Amino acid sequence: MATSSSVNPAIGKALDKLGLLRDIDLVLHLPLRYEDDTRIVPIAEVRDGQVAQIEATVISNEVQQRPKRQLVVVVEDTSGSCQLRFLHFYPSQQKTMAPGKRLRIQGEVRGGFWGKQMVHPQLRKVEAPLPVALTPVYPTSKGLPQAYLRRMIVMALHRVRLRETLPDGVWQTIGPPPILAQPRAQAQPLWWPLDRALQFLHHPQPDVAIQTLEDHSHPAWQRLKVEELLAQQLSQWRVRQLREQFTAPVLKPVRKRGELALHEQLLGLIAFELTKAQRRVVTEIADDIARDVPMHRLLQGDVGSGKTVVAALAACIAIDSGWQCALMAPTEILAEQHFRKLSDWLCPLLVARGKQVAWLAGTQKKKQREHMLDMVRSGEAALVVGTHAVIQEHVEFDHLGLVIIDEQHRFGVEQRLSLRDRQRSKGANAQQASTGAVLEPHMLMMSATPIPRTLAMTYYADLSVSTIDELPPGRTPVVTRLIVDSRREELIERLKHQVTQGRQAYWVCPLIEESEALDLSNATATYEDLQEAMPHIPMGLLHSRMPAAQKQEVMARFSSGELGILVATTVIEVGVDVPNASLMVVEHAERFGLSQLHQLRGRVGRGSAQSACILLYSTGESGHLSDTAKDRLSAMAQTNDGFEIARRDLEIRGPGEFMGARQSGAALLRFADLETDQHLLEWARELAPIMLKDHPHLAEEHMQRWLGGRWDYLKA
Ligand SMILES: Nc1ncnc2c1ncn2[C@@H]1O[C@H](COP(=O)(O)OP(=O)(O)OP(=O)(O)O)[C@@H](O)[C@H]1O
Repeated sequence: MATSSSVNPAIGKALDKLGLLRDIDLVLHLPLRYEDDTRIVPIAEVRDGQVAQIEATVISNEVQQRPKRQLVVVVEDTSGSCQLRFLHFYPSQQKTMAPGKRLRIQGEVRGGFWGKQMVHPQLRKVEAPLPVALTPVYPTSKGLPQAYLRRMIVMALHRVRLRETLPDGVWQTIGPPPILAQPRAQAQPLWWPLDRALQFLHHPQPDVAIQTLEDHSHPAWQRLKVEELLAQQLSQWRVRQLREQFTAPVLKPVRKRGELALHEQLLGLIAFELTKAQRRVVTEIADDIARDVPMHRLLQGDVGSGKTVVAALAACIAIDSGWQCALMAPTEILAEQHFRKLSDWLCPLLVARGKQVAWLAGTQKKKQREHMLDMVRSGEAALVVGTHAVIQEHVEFDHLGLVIIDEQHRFGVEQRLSLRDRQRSKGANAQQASTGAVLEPHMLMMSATPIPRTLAMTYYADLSVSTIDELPPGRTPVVTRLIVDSRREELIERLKHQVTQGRQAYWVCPLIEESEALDLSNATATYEDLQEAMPHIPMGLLHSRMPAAQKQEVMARFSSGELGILVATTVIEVGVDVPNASLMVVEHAERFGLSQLHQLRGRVGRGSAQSACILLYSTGESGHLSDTAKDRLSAMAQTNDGFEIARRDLEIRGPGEFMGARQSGAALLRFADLETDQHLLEWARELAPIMLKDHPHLAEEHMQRWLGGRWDYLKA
């Protein structure tokens, strides 16, 4: 039933906004809390702040003018009296509440100077039978009155047919849901049939421990959470299955006799040995792309763990198999850095095979861009590195086999999807012509923001994950210090000393222009101040509004060691790699997010020198830090481990914010909580693929029930 079509426009709008389009949506719209109208409470027993229902007789009824025109009614039962106040009222209400009338009254009771009082209580007929269940209070929206919504839900509950979608006998296969392993807190069955659980949650019996409903620990709630998590896992697995129906090019180098494969040549060229973790993830990727099923893999590794060389090796395998590879980064600085590094490594090897590395960025000169585009089109460019420019409409690949996206979470779900769809058709071109098959390129996404396991399971269930959980040898952990801004001068003196000894430092500021409202230091002013304080130290300034060429020049001078200090905004946050830089000062550290601070800190400690990160914080006018700022800064001081940081970040911010608005799928879980319901999530994760394989109709029905119109979100 399209509920919103038969109701007035304001209500229809509110229903749309709440996503209540079908009967089942209404049935799955569960109460926030409950009111107990099942009993009458004597006035004397009502506590301050309690929402209670009383039955009393009107003693007096008068319109007072002070402090504002209002109707004041005094009622009384055998235990005490209570005053009712109405700031807006109709003359008819005065009649309803004429002295001597007996009323049933419900509202929040406050104890004031004049004794007990209710403002705008609800009035009911005394003859009406008392409800037998608690009264639900639903989340609602402007234009949709609570009472109306309640009625709609009651009707929907009547109409809807709630068939169980969990396959019979499933417990024999994967074991019972972990709800059953919990201690039995009450004399209730632990596993509830779905329809009973829903009926109960809308209209629970008054003898229930209300706390277990409000904290969602009641078995009926647990049942609902299992259902929700299962729907989410099913949809993720389905996306994976759909993807696996596409065919991808088999990327497996054919080694000629006596010749090393390209990736082997690269390994011989780089100055270091791969870590065990790097070797493992390279194998995982190589195994994946050697299949004709499109890879969809997330490569995660802490800052500085050495993801770039892994990407380069994957690119080598693709190129060696006769396919092009594209690598995209979210900022020009990062893309440029990848371009330089990959060109250094690969150009000498590629030139011998008549191939090139191409560069594509928005700020490129037209002539250079045309030249690059030609190389990409003709296939001469075996590797294409760049920013978003790589996915522009006019970029035509000859035979794209592998797409690598760095810092994929910065691109956002929609962009990532459109990118893949576009690549899907692009990658198809060449091969389609010869074989008739639609080929989709393999995708490797890299991230230096490790995703905690629960989140990865929930939001990336359709991704395979490779983790570099080891740093290259010889790194000394970065020492982190928190220093209050009033000790700035002292810090500058120490910095001056260190830089004179040959060390290099970053000084990071939050904004580039003076903002009166926020009173943040700006990079330009800080640059000038620091220059004044340390006139003999060569210094550079880097911010996002500088022309690209200038940015590149400053970065190059810092990389070569010519500049001692680089004052920058967060443009250096991801991926910047200058191993000699060993000092990092973050100004107004209290304003940065935890992951961002960890990323910034990751810019140092990339060489063998002992590195330090100074988090300079300011307590502002209040003289103290907010609790969350305190939590973030102390987490930074306590650990260098990116996974632990990610876990704390999740704890401080909650999953929605952690993933950011860009990960719109985050809004999908309404009832389950990733922290407390991890055991249920794991069960659902195990069940989902079995259900899709053995009970596809039930799986479909289950997803329809839960996701309905929101299915679009999941086409990740
Ligand atoms: N196995 C290794 N042994 C020694 N040094 C390595 C090794 N792997 C990578 N490196 C070096 O470590 C530094 C960091 O590597 P890389 O830039 O690839 O890290 P990353 O994982 O991309 O980090 P970030 O996310 O911070 O950019 C580079 O200078 C790289 O050359």
